[in-house]
Amino acid sequence: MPKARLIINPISGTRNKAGLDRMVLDVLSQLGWEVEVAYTKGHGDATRLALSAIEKGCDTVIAAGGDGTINETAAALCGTGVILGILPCGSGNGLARHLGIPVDLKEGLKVIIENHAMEIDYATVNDCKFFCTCGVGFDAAVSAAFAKKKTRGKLTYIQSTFQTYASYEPEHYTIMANGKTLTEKAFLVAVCNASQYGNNAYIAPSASINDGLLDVTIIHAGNTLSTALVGVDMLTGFIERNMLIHTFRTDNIIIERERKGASHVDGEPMEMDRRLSIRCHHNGLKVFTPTVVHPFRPILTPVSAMFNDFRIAVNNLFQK
Ligand SMILES: Nc1ncnc2c1ncn2[C@@H]1O[C@H](COP(=O)(O)OP(=O)(O)OP(=O)(O)O)[C@@H](O)[C@H]1O
Repeated sequence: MPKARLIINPISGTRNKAGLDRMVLDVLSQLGWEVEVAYTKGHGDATRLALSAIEKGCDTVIAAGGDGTINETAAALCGTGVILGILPCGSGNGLARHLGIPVDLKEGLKVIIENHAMEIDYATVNDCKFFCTCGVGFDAAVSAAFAKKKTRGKLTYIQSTFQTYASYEPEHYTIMANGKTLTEKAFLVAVCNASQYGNNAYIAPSASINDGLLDVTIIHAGNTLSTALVGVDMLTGFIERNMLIHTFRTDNIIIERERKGASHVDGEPMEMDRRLSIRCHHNGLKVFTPTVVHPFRPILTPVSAMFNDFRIAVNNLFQK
């Protein structure tokens, strides 16, 4: 009989989570699963709850939250063979979206029931694990601004992005990878295991999550208009063609900046050393994924994801 722990972050995203525990328990117990539910109370709790689930002999840990909750849960599961289930309840849900896990929770639960587990890569930045993206520069500044807000969700991300953009100054970085060294002033440097930050913002649309490689996207410093156009290309899936972009793949990279400071790890802001050492760990995590995932197509994939989000937002509005 499958034994699982469901970890719910009650403050993630904007979705009402009342009844989520009951819905999951009803469906999985009917199928013979033994499931217990735990709620996070603050930062780091999901890791502690996942570690104790492993000690109790769970073969699956289901995380209901955003990328921060998924990160904390998955960090405990790497290399254990215990399978991660994802119920996307966050503000961005970058990893779930990359994996094709529906943001609709009933549909997301169906993915877990299908019992199709896949091995995916994860990465470390100075010993801190990440599964989706990590970065320095503008994206780290947006994460820090978002974390200070009293509200969560997509609209708060948009507000944080515009507010940060108004006063942001690009910095100098030295980037070492694949035997080459680049030194430049950049708007941001993103190191991506998955294709998007979340909310269908495709920073590395061609990224594969199980190729043993990280996709690095450097956005050069440009003027106000050219940088704003990068944002448009990111949302439509054409970022790789943008003139301000330099991309490459590597399994390890060192980024040095002028001083220690802000970075983000799966969207969570973090103060880090001036030198970031980032490495990919091939197939280190098992996760339930859909059996069929449609390949990424510029415009088509972002537009259909946007309509889907709108449909779910309207449904959730009526459920509240
Ligand atoms: N009960 C709680 N109260 C306050 N913070 C919590 C609680 N439980 C967990 N947290 C913290 O909430 C933060 C945000 O969670 P999470 O990233 O899952 O949601 P989100 O930011 O809304 O979504 P996304 O990361 O997809 O944008 C995490 O840093 C987590 O440690």
